[in-house]
Amino acid sequence: MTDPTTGQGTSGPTRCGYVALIGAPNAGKSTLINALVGAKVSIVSRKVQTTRSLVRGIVLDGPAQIVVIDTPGIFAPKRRLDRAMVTSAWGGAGDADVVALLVDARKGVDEEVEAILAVLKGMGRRKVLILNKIDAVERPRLLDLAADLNARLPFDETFMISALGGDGVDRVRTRLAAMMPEGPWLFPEDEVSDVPLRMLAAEITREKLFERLHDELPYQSTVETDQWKTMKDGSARIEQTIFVTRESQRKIVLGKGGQTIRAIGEAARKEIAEAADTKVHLFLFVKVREDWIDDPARYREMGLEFPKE
Ligand SMILES: Nc1nc2c(ncn2[C@@H]2O[C@H](COP(=O)(O)OP(=O)(O)OP(=O)(O)O)[C@@H](O)[C@H]2O)c(=O)[nH]1
Repeated sequence: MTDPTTGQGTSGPTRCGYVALIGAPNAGKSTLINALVGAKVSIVSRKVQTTRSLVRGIVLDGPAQIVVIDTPGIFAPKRRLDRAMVTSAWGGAGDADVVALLVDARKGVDEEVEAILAVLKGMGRRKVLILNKIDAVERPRLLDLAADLNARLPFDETFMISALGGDGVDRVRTRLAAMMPEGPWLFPEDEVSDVPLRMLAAEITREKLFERLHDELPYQSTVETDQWKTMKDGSARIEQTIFVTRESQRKIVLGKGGQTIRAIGEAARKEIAEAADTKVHLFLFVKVREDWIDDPARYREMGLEFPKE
């Protein structure tokens, strides 16, 4: 049997494995995962450091299932939450079959990329280099960058892509599929992401919050889905809480006469309904929790380890 989309045989042994996608903030990890999976699983934003938890996209290619681990950008962690994110990112890379380094070709090699290369050197995994945003870079510069990076650390393969436009994404999918070890699939065929819908819904609301309030809100604000009830008519009644750290921030989120929160809720409701494929009634609450950044329960909710100090 031949899969019409890939031209590959779907009989024969199945393959399955993990790919850890590593890159500096804004390199385009979320965009690439979405392009590989073909469905919205990870939040894309112009704000750096929006990806807090490990979000896995499950990519199918012929007989192969590729579980992609989206990692937060690697950066010098100072605060507790930042350290938890970084530990979680590298933890995932250590278990993966292939580590894929995504580099923003526009930016080239900066301190961030150098720091990642230093850690990758000591990692006994197969490594691939993916140069992203080639739509925004001249060819010669691209080739120089590929040569420079391979001189610093020899990669098993180098790809040049535009995650946004889709150029080169199919080849990345096919090659990664071939690199996966033989074995049974870990996830059911129709599952594009193992992120529970509740968590995805919280991420969508957080995205709308950031889109609306830009720099007025520190990124410490977080969203949790408290309740998800399926009603008799099949619609979902969802309650979410937006946590902020100060009363002044709560006022900003609510807006004059509740205007801001209503607009955020409306935008989030539409997108959650699309993701859940059902009608959604969304209820948003805003709470001040000064100490959430030091509360282990909030970290567990985001799938992160709570660092001891
Ligand atoms: N021109 C161009 N822009 C891109 C491409 N891929 C991603 N971007 C843009 O780069 C920005 C960052 O993309 P994200 O996918 O959010 O980056 P990320 O690495 O997941 O970022 P964090 O989650 O913050 O770590 C967004 O504005 C994207 O639209 C590309 O191929 N070309």
